Amino acid sequence: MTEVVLGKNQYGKAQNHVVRINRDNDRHIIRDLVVTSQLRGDLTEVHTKGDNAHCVPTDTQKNTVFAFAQKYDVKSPENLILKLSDHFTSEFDWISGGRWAADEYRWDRINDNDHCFVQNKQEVRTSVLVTDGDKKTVISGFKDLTILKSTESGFEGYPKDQYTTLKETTDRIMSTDVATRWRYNTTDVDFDAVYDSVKNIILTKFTDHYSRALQETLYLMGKAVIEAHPEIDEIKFSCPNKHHFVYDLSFCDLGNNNETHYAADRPFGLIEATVQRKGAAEDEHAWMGITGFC
Ligand SMILES: O=c1[nH]c(=O)c2[nH]c(=O)[nH]c2[nH]1
Repeated sequence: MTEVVLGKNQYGKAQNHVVRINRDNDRHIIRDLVVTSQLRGDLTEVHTKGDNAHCVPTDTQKNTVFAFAQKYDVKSPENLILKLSDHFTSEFDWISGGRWAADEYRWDRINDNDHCFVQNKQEVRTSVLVTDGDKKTVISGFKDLTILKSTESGFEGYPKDQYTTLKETTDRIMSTDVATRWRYNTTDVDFDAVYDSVKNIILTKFTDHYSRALQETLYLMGKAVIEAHPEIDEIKFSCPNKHHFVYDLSFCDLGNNNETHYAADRPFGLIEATVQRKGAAEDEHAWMGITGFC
């Protein structure tokens, strides 16, 4: 007789798109979030017996997301998901934890107008909270921050074999779409302020050195973040190396001194790395559910 048991599980409503306008003053504030709520706990009989007594509907989870955005405002994505976690784990005894994620789409004011905005395509802010009993782990980050340096980047000294055609260079374009996530070791954080600081450190680091490889630049970015922020133990990056090839224009007798490039969309290098505070505890459980490297 084959025995079967239920393994790890979680469930909820994905991608609730909440646009919250704070109208406390004439100068409105917009926060635009896509929030996923998933519950974990004693849910065995929901799966194995068709007994829904413990099955807080995904519809209720959706309503709670919108209700909390209204009730508590959106101080930061992390504050909202921390509130959701506290609510579900205290309201329902059999819910011992869960996973909540909020991606934030950013808006800029049009001409400093009080209530008209243009979507800022710079980056999408991400946040994930994993609750396990009393332990709460917040992982924040962003994706799709496209940056480029038109010099101060090279690639040399790599091994060569019969398949190597790449020429060494000390002057090339380096460009990437930064995706990064960092793990906090506390929830006692001014999340908006740290977010702005981490983004600023990453951007500033990108500008301040000659890059010998994208790997070196990612490591320097991560190191600077960990050094500046004791509340962060770990940061991960997943960054495409978006190749820009100097276009050979000799066919029409034109020179090209690293000026005109062909920007290839694929294939691209994919450089991924974690930078950690030495000696800090790892937390594999918190990273579970994040698709891809980060
Ligand atoms: O910054 C780089 N890292 C690499 O690993 C690599 N490989 C490659 O072909 N070009 C580059 N550039």
